[in-house]
Amino acid sequence: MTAPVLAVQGLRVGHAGSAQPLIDGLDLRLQPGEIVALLGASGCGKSSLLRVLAGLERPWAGEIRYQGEPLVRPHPRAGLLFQRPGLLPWLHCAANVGFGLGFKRQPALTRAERQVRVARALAHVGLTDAAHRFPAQLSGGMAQRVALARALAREPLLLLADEPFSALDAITREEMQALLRRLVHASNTATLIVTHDVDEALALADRILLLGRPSLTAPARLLQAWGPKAPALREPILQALRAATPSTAGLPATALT
Ligand SMILES: Nc1ncnc2c1ncn2[C@@H]1O[C@H](COP(=O)(O)OP(=O)(O)OP(=O)(O)O)[C@@H](O)[C@H]1O
Repeated sequence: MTAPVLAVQGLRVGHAGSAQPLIDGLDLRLQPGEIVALLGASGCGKSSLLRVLAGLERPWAGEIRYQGEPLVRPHPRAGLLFQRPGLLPWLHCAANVGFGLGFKRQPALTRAERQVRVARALAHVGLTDAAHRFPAQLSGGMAQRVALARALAREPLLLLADEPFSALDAITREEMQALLRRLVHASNTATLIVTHDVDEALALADRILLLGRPSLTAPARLLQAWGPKAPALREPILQALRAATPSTAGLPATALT
């Protein structure tokens, strides 16, 4: 078996000012080219976990290693993808994709190498012809493809995606799922994708993990894992997700109508 791209052990994640961690005792390994979907009830700490794995925030305890090396700051070869594309409106698509490639701590690239990376990434997402369009001239799906190109232009070892397609219409979402799966498998990029959507997890992932709290007062941990994916898993996964979702019985009636 190859060495994991990401190895997480005994991870504890929480926010300043909280007495209790959100997540505790998390162990996780991602192999090159593997797509892992992380499902979990709203508020159980999925986005907080992703920020910690990206090196944007420090864990309370535990160890995160990228290719065996401890993570101490945002890793230059970690790509990030969020629900909102986060493009800079004053830069055209090519400049958005290339943004940051020349920053300190990025692998040293000449200007020509950066241009090749940008052109290749735009071609991979089918946006060569839109290279000089500005974000305001793009549809939501195109903007998210630019964000994907920006992440892939870094040739990431690990792609961390937080509900990247949840704001897109159903057809565009399906196209983006297929595109992401094709590109990360072709580039052997390990991918961790946070999603609420069991169908998305089934469409995309090689392995599906359920994060949740074992009881209402306990921090979240990995409750269950499935893999390899199969359509027959939909019902068992939905049941496990429902069981890990705190009851809505306490919500005011208006919120339920
Ligand atoms: N910067 C922060 N400081 C303090 N608390 C935070 C911060 N960010 C998130 N939280 C809290 O941490 C908890 C988990 O939030 P997080 O967004 O990680 O959960 P999630 O599982 O991704 O939720 P959702 O699926 O609804 O997006 C929430 O109660 C949230 O209010």
